[in-house]
Amino acid sequence: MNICVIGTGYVGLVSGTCFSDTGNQVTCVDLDQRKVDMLKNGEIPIYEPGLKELVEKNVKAGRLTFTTNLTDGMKEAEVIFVAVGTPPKENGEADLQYIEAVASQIGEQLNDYKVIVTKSTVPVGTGQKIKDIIKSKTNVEFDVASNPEFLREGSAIYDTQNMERAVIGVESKKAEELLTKLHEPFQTEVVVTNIETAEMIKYASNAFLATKISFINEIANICEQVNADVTEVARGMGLDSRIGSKFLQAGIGYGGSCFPKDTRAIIKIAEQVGYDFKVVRNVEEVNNDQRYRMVEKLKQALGSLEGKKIAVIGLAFKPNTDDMRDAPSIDIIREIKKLGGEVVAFDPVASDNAKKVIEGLVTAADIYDTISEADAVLILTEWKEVQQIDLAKVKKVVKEPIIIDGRNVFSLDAMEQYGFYYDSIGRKTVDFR
Ligand SMILES: NC(=O)c1ccc[n+]([C@@H]2O[C@H](COP(=O)([O-])OP(=O)(O)OC[C@H]3O[C@@H](n4cnc5c(N)ncnc54)[C@H](O)[C@@H]3O)[C@@H](O)[C@H]2O)c1
Ligand SMILES: O=c1ccn([C@@H]2O[C@H](COP(=O)(O)OP(=O)(O)O[C@H]3O[C@H](CO)[C@@H](O)[C@H](O)[C@H]3O)[C@@H](O)[C@H]2O)c(=O)[nH]1
Repeated sequence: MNICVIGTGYVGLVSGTCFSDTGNQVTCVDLDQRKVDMLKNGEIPIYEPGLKELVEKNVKAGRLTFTTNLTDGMKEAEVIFVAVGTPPKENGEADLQYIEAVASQIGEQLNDYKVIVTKSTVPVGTGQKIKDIIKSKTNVEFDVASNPEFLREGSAIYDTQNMERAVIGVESKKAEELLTKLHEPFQTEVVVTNIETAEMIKYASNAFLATKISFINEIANICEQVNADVTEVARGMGLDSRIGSKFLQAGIGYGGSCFPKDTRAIIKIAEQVGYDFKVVRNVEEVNNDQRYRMVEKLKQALGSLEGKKIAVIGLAFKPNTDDMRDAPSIDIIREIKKLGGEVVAFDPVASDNAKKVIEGLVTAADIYDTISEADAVLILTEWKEVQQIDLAKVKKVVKEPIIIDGRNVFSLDAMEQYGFYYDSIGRKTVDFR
C-alpha cells in the first residue's frame, strides 16, 4: 500500500518506519527542513533504541522516503496518517492548530480518493472537524478515520511491532478494509468502532494509566508513615489479575509529552460538556505534588539546601529517551536552585535537551564526576547506568553518603552494606552512615 505520514516526530517517524518495514511504500512529510535533511542523510533527529537501524534498512530497500513537500508526499498515497503535535494550550485544552493546518493543506491538494487518518491524540470530535475542513476545500471523495497511537517512548519500535491492539475509528467500509489490511502483519486485535469512540479510547487509556501511577504514589506516601513497603504492596496487589502489576511503580510522578497533557485535555473535554472529571483532576494534583516531595526529602536529610551540592542523576522523564517534555526533573531542579542548592546533573542522552529548558543547568559527562563531592545524590531516572552504579565508588567520591532515590532503584540491604543515608519512595528512611 502507498502511505503518506505527515509529521515526522516520535510517532510519525516510528509508525512510518514500521509500516514501511511491513512492505508498504511510505513517504514521511515534515515541514521542518532540518529534520528532513537529517533523515535524508541517515541521521535520526530523536533518540529511540533500534530506530536508526530500521530506518536505514527500509530506506535502502526503497520503501521509505522523506520530504518537506506535501504535494509529492500525498500524491500517490491511498492512506494519509496525520501525526503532528497537539500540545497543550495555556488552559490545558489540546491545541489543534497543527491538525487544522494539515487538514486545510490536504483539502487543497487532494487529487483522488484517500483515507485521512488521525494518529495524533485529539479531542473527541476532531475527526469531524477535519472532515469539515477538507470538505470545504475540495469535491474529491475521501474518508476520515481515527487510529490513535499507543507506543511508549524508549520502546517505541517494540511497542509498534508488538502492538497489543489497534483501534480504528471509521465511518465507511472502505476505510475499515484499508486500515484493517494495513494492520494484518502486526497480528493484533483490531478494535473497529466509530471515530468519536476511537478518540475517547486514547484519552481514557492515558488517563487510566496516569490514575494508576498517582494511586500507587499516594499509597507510597501513606506507606512511609506506617512502616509499610510500597514495592511489596505493589507486588501483592499486582498479582491479582484484575489489578495487574504494570504501572504500579511509585516514584516522582509521571512526566513526558503525553500523560500530563492528555490528563489536562480530558478534564477540558469533560468540562466542555458540563462534566467535572473529579478523579483525573485529583490524579493531576497528586502528580504535581509528588515532584516536590523529592525536595522535601532533600531538606529532611540536609536541613537547608543553601550552598549544598546536589548531584541529580537522570533528567529525562523515563529511561531510554532524550525527551525532556514535562520531565519532573525540570520542576525539581528549579525548586532546588530556588532554595539555594547547586545542581550538577548527569543523563546519558538528555543533557543537551535539558539545557534548552533548564536555564543555567550544569551537567557532567560522567556519573562519578557528577557525584564527586556532592552533599546528596538525587536519583530521578532509573537509567541502567544508575542500576549498575558502583556503590563502593559512590561512597568514596561523595562528600556525604546521602541518596534520595525517586525511583526506588536500590535495596535497603545494599544501603546498609555500603553505609548510606537512604530515602526512597514509599519505604522507610534508613541511616546507615
Ligand atoms: N510521543 C509519544 O510517545 C506519543 C505517543 C502516542 C501519541 N502521541 C501523540 O502523537 C502526536 C505527535 O506526537 P509526537 O511526540 O510525535 O510530536 P513531535 O512534536 O515529536 O512531532 C510532530 C512533528 O510534526 C511536524 N509538523 C507540524 N506541523 C506540520 C505540518 N503542517 N506539516 C508537516 N509536519 C508538521 C513537526 O515539525 C514535528 O516534527 C501528538 O498528538 C501526541 O499526543 C505521542
Ligand atoms: O509504574 C509506572 C509507570 C510509569 N511511570 C512514569 O510515567 C511516565 C510515562 O511513562 P510511559 O507510559 O512508560 O511513557 P510514555 O512514552 O509517556 O507513554 C505513555 O504515553 C504515550 C503517549 O500517549 C502512550 O502512547 C503510551 O501508551 C503511554 O504509556 C514516566 O514519567 C514514567 O516514569 C511511573 O511513574 N510509574
